[in-house]
Amino acid sequence: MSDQLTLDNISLAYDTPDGVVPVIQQLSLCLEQGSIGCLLGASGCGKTTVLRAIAGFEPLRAGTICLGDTVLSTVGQQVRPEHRHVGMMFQDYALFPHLNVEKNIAFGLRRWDKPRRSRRVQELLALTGLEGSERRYPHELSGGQQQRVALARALAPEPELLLLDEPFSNLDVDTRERLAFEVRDILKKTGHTAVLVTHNQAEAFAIADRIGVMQKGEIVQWDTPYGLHTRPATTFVSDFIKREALMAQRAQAYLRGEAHPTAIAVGA
Ligand SMILES: Nc1ncnc2c1ncn2[C@@H]1O[C@H](COP(=O)(O)OP(=O)(O)OP(=O)(O)O)[C@@H](O)[C@H]1O
Repeated sequence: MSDQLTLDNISLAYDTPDGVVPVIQQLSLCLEQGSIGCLLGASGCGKTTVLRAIAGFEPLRAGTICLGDTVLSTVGQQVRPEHRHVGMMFQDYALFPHLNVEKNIAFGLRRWDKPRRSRRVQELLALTGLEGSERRYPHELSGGQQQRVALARALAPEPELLLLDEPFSNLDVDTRERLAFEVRDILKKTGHTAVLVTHNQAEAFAIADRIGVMQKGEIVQWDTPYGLHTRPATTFVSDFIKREALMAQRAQAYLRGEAHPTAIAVGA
């Protein structure tokens, strides 16, 4: 399969009153067409900055970002965000509160003729299990339903790449895991290539084909979920994976009434 998304030695930095602050140093990754990649790491390691660069909101200080054969970003040159064929989905849903479900989904299709637009909206309602909710408004929906509308809206214009920034973090734990699996199924059905960023390991493992574990602006290992578990490249990766598994076990033990609450904080 061909590589759809390629980040080749990209570096990113922010201009601040104290000078230029480097955030990402020479980061590379390749994602095959139809694959779901995930950047996983602690808060502040630079996940969102990479996602924003792919979307076209952050200029590169070095390197290149390509989608298929198209160069999206290189130093001093950028395809504008609206011309990238990239869809986005965020944790806060970002739905338009004054538009019903149908109109939210159709928002990016204003230039399509009406019959084509209606067909596409019906397809997406079916794909995301939202049939019957066309006339409802965002405030009448659960968090999980709102996130499905956000996914349908992001997929509606048939983007070549979908970017998901902590899309499930506003949901309760059960909904989050269920929706992560559902979103994976939907993306596999449509064949979309996608990049997710999260600090939540369960979410990353539920949805991704490839995971990049990040530490201080670098990907320390870019591998399958199985590879990360069985062949962690560094002690940082193995500790990171083990610590999250331990935390999940402790949280479940606590919920079953078997552990003291302070035990959950250990290893955080
Ligand atoms: N506009 C900005 N100006 C200056 N520094 C910034 C800006 N945006 C982010 N940073 C800094 O860049 C670093 C990486 O931030 P980024 O948001 O990419 O991390 P993250 O891994 O996505 O974190 P989180 O999971 O908390 O969202 C952080 O140290 C952050 O403080």
